[in-house]
Amino acid sequence: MGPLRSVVLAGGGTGGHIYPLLAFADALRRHFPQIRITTLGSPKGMENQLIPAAGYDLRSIPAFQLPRSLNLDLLRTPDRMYRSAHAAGEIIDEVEAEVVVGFGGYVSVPAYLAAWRRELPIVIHEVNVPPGVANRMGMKFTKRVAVGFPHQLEQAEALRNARLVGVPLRTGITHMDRPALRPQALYHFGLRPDLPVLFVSGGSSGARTINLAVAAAAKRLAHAGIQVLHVQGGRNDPFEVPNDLPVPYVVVPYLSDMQLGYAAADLMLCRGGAITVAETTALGMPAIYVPYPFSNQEQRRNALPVVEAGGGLLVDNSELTPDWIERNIIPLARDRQRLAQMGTAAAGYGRRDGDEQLLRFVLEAVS
Ligand SMILES: CC(=O)N[C@H]1[C@@H](OP(=O)(O)OP(=O)(O)OC[C@H]2O[C@@H](n3ccc(=O)[nH]c3=O)[C@H](O)[C@@H]2O)O[C@H](CO)[C@@H](O)[C@@H]1O
Repeated sequence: MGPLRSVVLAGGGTGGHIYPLLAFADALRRHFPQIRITTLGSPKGMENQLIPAAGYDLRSIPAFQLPRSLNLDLLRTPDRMYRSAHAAGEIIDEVEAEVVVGFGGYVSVPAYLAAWRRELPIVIHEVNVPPGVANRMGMKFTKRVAVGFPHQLEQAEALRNARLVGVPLRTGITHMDRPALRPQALYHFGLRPDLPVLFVSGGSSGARTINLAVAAAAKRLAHAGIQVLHVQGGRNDPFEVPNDLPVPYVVVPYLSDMQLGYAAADLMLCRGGAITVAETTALGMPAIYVPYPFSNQEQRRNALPVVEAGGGLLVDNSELTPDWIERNIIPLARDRQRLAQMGTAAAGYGRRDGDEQLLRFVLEAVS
């Protein structure tokens, strides 16, 4: 077949749906420099900041609410869904899309519906177990489903026959030489080169429990000689950190250059969002995972295989206290040998070619 000329990518809500979409868009552009890439998003999601900043065309389609569980009546009845699908269809027609690739988030549903009506190939990329509601609806319209992780094939009936491609990750992360970037990253954040750095990030929206627990442990960490680089997260309230600490504790609201954070870090404390896990493992970053407790165990499932492989630790949200941090994180952050072993184990689980593998799958769909 000839080069791909026009593709619609749908996905939105939080970073977990948007960053893989952007990484995939970059892969499309690398292979097909003339390609037209159109992204579909919702009026209020984080895509409105992230996608234009990355230089891609974002079209907003009217919002509607998806129920938390799958309900096919939704596709038959409400006007709002049809309005959204109609808007998605007009965009698909206008750009003469050859394929629709969806990454989840409720905005994907009208895109799937409109593509199905036009008999266009649809490819779904799913990173969670259980799969998100939007993608489960999409699976009514296509069998071309790609997943990010091996455990998804075993743990979700709906994903049993999916293709394992990995997660498209930004090349700034997958091609990063961490040791080479480290001095620049430390300088950028005002961190010292002689002391370990704990990198704290609760995912794209931030995590209140993690933020408060680490901030409350600030003095103990500092007196143990551990520096902290703490990303508050896009949707979280500020928190207080004492300002007379003997070593740096740097708080940033959000990192658009996440690779700088990874480059500065010796150890990460994070949630278990799928893209975060894909990134820490691709980088061989030792991590302590604190899964978000209110989402069907999906984050625990993401982190467990890495932890079982020796690439990190798992702690319940309710157990993450300043005392736990003192007992577990302080000795670990100072133990270079153990960190190196954990990093090697994490890297053994990680993959860096999710963008290329998904592209191959999409090309099969359009051929
Ligand atoms: C609470 C919840 O339901 N979270 C879900 C959400 O997480 P969330 O949206 O937090 O997504 P992930 O943790 O999977 O990924 C976060 C992404 O944001 C990036 N980042 C984060 C902070 C920052 O300052 N800068 C930055 O670039 C990370 O590098 C990563 O690429 O989507 C994931 C993927 O569907 C799911 O697995 C998670 O369960």
